[in-house]
Amino acid sequence: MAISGGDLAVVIKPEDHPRIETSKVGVLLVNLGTPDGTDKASMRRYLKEFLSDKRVIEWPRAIWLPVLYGIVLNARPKKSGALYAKIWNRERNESPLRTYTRSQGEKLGAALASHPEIIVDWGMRYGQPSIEQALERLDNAGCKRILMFPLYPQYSATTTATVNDKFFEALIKMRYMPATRTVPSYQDEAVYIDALAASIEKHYATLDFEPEVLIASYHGIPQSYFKRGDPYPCHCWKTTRLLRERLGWSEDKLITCFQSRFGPEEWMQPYTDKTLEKLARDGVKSVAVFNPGFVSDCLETLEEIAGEGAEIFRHNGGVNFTHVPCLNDSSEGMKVIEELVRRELQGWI
Ligand SMILES: C=CC1=C(C)c2cc3[nH]c(cc4nc(cc5[nH]c(cc1n2)c(C)c5CCC(=O)O)C(CCC(=O)O)=C4C)c(C)c3C=C
Ligand SMILES: [Fe+2]
Ligand SMILES: [Fe+2]
Repeated sequence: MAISGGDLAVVIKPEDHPRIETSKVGVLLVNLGTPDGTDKASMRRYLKEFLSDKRVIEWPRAIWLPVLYGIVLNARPKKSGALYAKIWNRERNESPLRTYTRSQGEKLGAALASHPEIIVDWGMRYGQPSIEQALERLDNAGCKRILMFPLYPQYSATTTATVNDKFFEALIKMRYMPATRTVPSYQDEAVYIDALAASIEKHYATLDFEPEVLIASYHGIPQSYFKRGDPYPCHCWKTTRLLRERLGWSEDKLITCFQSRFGPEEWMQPYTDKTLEKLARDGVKSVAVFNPGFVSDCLETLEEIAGEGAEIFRHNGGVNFTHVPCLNDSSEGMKVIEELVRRELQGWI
């Protein structure tokens, strides 16, 4: 092709720009993030990036930054590092969230192997591998179309939107930008509700007791975020309702709670820890907790629920506690990811 303009006459041969000629399609899975290690320096680096995000902490900077640098980043790295150490994947020297996200990427790649034009990669909103690094790999591989999947079933500005922000921020720096799509939240998709139901039924079949109550425990957000328009709690309530209908259970057998409070504000309620305490005190002896909002088991499910939650329940008189694992890279979980990806890729493959 010859381009001429004024004294400029350039000849571009296709082999000079191989990326122009490819029709590769990238699929990028993104989850929240992970520290590189449980040591204080790694934890501080991770928490600093995470808690500097204006989508996560909406307080005015003039108030928040002195608190972040003066208090949180001094006290929390050691405390959080000790919690991460309890759940760390020592074989791979990484957090479970990174292990599961990698596996989801590999399994999705295998499931889409009949489409050699698709390249699957994965990254994290905070920490490594970053979205920018993953995007660079896909770009180098010649992907001129990229589907980015924020791995959160329920939309929140604190999660889905900030992943989208980071993705588009990385695109800003590209001269030859790919076409892009993002996967929407899927709180009410049949494939997701079916997968949750199947994983509960599968887990219950392994128990030697019948839980009287199942708590669907979602990560919380401050009430003020909800009041200002974040639809996240509505998405959580809808997931629980659909699951209840799918299982044919009563309102008191499957309840919604919110966990992982942070800071002094009121968060969405009822709180999971307080509910476990109350159920035990009211005489409930057997309880199950699961985390439909977490695609992969992580600190918040393995340590806060399976560890601390079990302890709270037993300490207050409860007897049987079980944590239903997240969908992770199970066949049910991969079916959800694969179906949504295939649907969003329509017209591209
Ligand atoms: C104001 C603070 C926070 C908001 C809002 C928030 C929302 C939110 N988070 C998740 C999912 C995860 N959060 C995780 C860890 C985590 N979350 C916060 C704070 C807020 N989250 C902190 C400070 C931490 C770090 C851990 C700690 O120090 O206690 C994780 C686990 C990551 C892991 O590697 O295991 C997940 C996942 C959602 C879904 C959400 C709102 C919808
Ligand atoms: Fe969080
Ligand atoms: Fe927590």
